[in-house]
Amino acid sequence: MSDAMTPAELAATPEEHVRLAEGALLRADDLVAGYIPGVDILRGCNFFLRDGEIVGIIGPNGAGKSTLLKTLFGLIPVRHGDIHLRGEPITAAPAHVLVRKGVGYVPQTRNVFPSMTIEENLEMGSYLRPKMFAEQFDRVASLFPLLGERRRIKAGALSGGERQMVAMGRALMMEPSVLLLDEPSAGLSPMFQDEVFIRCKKINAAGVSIIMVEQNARRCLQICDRGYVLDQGRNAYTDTGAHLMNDPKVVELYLGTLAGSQEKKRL
Ligand SMILES: Nc1ncnc2c1ncn2[C@@H]1O[C@H](COP(=O)(O)OP(=O)(O)OP(=O)(O)O)[C@@H](O)[C@H]1O
Repeated sequence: MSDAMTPAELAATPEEHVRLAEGALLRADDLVAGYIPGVDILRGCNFFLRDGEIVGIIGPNGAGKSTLLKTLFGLIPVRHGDIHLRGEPITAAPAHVLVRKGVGYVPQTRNVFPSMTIEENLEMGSYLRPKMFAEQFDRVASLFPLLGERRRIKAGALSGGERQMVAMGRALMMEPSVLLLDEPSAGLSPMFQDEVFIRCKKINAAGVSIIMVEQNARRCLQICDRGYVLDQGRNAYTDTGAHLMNDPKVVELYLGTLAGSQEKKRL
């Protein structure tokens, strides 16, 4: 370990990860995964989420952020490394098993059934516990009142921001303890982006730990307890959201232009 390392670089080392990840709700150690044989996208990635946290994952395009979420949710086979949920190995567990164990996942695209009503979309989310539908629907509608008010509207008729609420609502129907969100603010107007981040805080306050991949890095770090910067399938930096936002290296390499262009768009 070099003395010149910043605290955020140091925390991203495998040694520090092992020390800090002790007792985590969800942890991934030295993950290697990819889509095409022989091509690794995650190349020794470390990650952990403590109970009650919101953790953001940021980094350049193609860094492997979405791939990390998909791997945590059992959609991509792990080539090397381990994943544990509450200390239990889940490295090879498929998505439907993870849903039963309390993990919810909201993909970035094609995350609603457009020809189904809001209510039917949410019903799909409770297919493992159909008898609980009414109770769970009311609970989710208390977080997203619009879903209750417009329950008979087809999802295809909704705006992008409203669809995102349906997708999140569906993932919440199984009362997950961990929610994986892939770029929840992508493609939304600034107003709806803010709405998404506020909703995430509310969901978290209701007891759900959240992992969020985001292009809107600065806004993400504002609401996160901790963040990871991924680069080329590896951890580059990790720290609290506030520290990462003010780390000169992180700002220069990952937030400068991205944040500038996001802020210009908002004006
Ligand atoms: N289904 C797939 N098949 C093959 N390669 C893929 C697939 N999905 C993603 N990749 C490749 O994996 C790499 C990482 O993609 P990933 O979507 O994880 O990046 P990301 O950090 O989420 O970036 P972005 O912010 O652009 O979504 C990219 O090179 C991408 O082309």
